[in-house]
Amino acid sequence: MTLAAQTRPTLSLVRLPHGADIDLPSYETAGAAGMDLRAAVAADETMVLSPGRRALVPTGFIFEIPSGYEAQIRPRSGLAFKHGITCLNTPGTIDSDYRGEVKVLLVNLGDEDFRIERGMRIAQMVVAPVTQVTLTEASLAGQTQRGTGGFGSTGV
Ligand SMILES: O=c1ccn([C@H]2C[C@H](O)[C@@H](COP(=O)(O)OP(=O)(O)OP(=O)(O)O)O2)c(=O)[nH]1
Ligand SMILES: [Mg+2]
Repeated sequence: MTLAAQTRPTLSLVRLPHGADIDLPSYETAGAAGMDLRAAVAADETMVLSPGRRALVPTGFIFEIPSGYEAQIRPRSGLAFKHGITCLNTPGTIDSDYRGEVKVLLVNLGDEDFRIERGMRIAQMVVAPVTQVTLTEASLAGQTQRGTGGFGSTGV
């Protein structure tokens, strides 16, 4: 079901000169969680990512994330499955007070060169609510059944 337009927060964005003819980020289906982001690399300067290499790929946009929200930059599963292309810092965090261009840190974990062409959908951006907390220091942590067990303590 499509989220009614009036229930959606508004996300304002600024298009940078090198993003001039880049399509706006888009939800590709009615229920998509993320908007696909496109590569704003120069048309005559195709970026080639060799196996094991990483690159910061421009999107051509500054997003003004509303206060109380963040944006997460996540890989596209198709690129990961077919080519081994993923986001090195996934999920990338876009802070609500960031006013620079959103960039995507791609890494090639595949075994072939990958060409990043202008307008290619390279990652997706999920806008999500954020909770900031106030810290309070205590001398003991409250008791629980789990206690200090972790990292497989409950078995397989
Ligand atoms: O994939 C990403 C991750 C981050 N950023 C931008 C937006 C974010 O608000 C800022 C800082 O990101 P982060 O806090 O993850 O990086 P840092 O290494 O802690 O840098 P800083 O000291 O600037 O916070 O960089 C991107 O454009 N793409
Ligand atoms: Mg930081």
